[in-house]
Amino acid sequence: MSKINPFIQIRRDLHLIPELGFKEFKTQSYLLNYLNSLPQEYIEIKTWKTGIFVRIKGLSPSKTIGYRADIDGLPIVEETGLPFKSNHENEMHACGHDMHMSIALGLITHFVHNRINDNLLFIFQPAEEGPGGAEPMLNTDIMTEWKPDMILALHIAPEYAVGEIAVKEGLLFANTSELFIDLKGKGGHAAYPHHTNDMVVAACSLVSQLQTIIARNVDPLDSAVITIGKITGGTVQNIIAENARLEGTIRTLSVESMKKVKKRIEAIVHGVGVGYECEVKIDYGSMYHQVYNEEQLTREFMEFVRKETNIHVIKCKEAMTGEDFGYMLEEIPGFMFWLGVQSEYGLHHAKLNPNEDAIVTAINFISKYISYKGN
Ligand SMILES: CC(=O)N[C@@H](CCC[C@H](N)C(=O)O)C(=O)O
Repeated sequence: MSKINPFIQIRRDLHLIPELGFKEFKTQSYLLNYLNSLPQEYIEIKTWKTGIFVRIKGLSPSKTIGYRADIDGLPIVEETGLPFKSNHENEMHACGHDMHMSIALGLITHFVHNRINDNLLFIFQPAEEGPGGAEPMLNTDIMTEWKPDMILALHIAPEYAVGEIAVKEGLLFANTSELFIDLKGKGGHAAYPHHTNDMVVAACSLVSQLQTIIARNVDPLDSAVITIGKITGGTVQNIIAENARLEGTIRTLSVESMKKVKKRIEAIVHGVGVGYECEVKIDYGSMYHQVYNEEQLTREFMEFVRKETNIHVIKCKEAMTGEDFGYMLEEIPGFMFWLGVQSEYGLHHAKLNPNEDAIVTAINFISKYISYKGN
C-alpha cells in the first residue's frame, strides 16, 4: 500500500480539529509539536495568542521574506462524509485553512533543510474569519523586530484546477465590514397582532429594503454586496416576536463606497424603526482593509511562475471576498493569489472537499519562487 504524503496527512490531522477565531488552542499545539520536531539550529519560534511566528535564519541575509497562513475554521456542520471529517461539533475547515497550514509547514520543512541567503518569516495567523488576527499581529513587538521586506499568502480556490493559480496586480479582494442589526418591538399573543409590534415582520421588510441599496444606490458600474447570513427572532410559533437580529456582511471595492453603503443602511434601519415603531441598533463588528497586490512584485511573480514552473497562471478579476491579509499588504509590499484545488462545492460550504494534490504542487512551486527571491 502506498504511503500518504506527510503534508496531506498533516492537512487531515488539522481538518479533524477546526477551531474558531482566537480559540485555535489544539491547532496551535499541533503546529508547535510539528515545528519543534524539526532541526532547531536555524529556526526561532514565538507565539502570540493562538498564532505563531517562525523565523528561519538565512545564510547571508539582506532581507526577510514573509509568508502568512491563516489557521481558524468556521461554525459549519461538516457534510463531506470524509473519514477525517471534523471531530468538533458545528466547526469545520470550510475555507481551506487546513490546506493553507499544511502548505506553510511544507515550506518551512523545505527551507529548514535547504536554507537560502535571506531570512524567512512564517506567520500562522488566527481569526481570519473574524474578528481578525492580522492587524493585531502586525502591531506586536515580534513583528516590529522580525518585520519582513515583502510578504505573500495564498487562498485555495475551488473553481480552479490543481496546477492552476489565479492572481492580478492591484485590487484583489474587497473591503469588508460585518453588520449586526438588533430590532426590539413589542411581543404578544399570535392572535392579537394589533396589540404588538412584530419584529419578524420588521426584520423581513428590512432584509428586502437593504437589497435595494445594491440595486438602486450603488453605481451599476461599481460593485457592492450586502449579505444577511443569519436572522434570529422570536420564541415560539404562536407568540409574536419582540426581538429580531440580522447578522451579515458588507463588501465594496472602495472605502468611499463602503461609507456610502453604510449611510444608506443607517437611513433604512432608521426608517424601519420609525415605520414599525421599534428600537433599532446597528453594530459594524470587525472591518477588513481591501487586499491590494503590489504591482511590480505581482507581475514578477506571475512571470516567474509562467517561465520557471509547470503551473498555469490565470489573470483573474477582483473578488468580493475579504481577507485581513489586506492589513499586512497595507504595510508590507507583497501579494496574495488563488491556488486551484478543484472542488464541486465552494468556500464556506459544508461539502467543500479540496483536492489534496494541490498541497504538494503548492509546496514545490512556492519554494522555487521563494528560493529565487531570497537567492
Ligand atoms: C476568504 C474569506 O472567505 N474570508 C472571509 C472574511 C470574513 C470577514 C468578516 N467576518 C466579514 O464577514 O465581513 C469572507 O467572508 O470573505
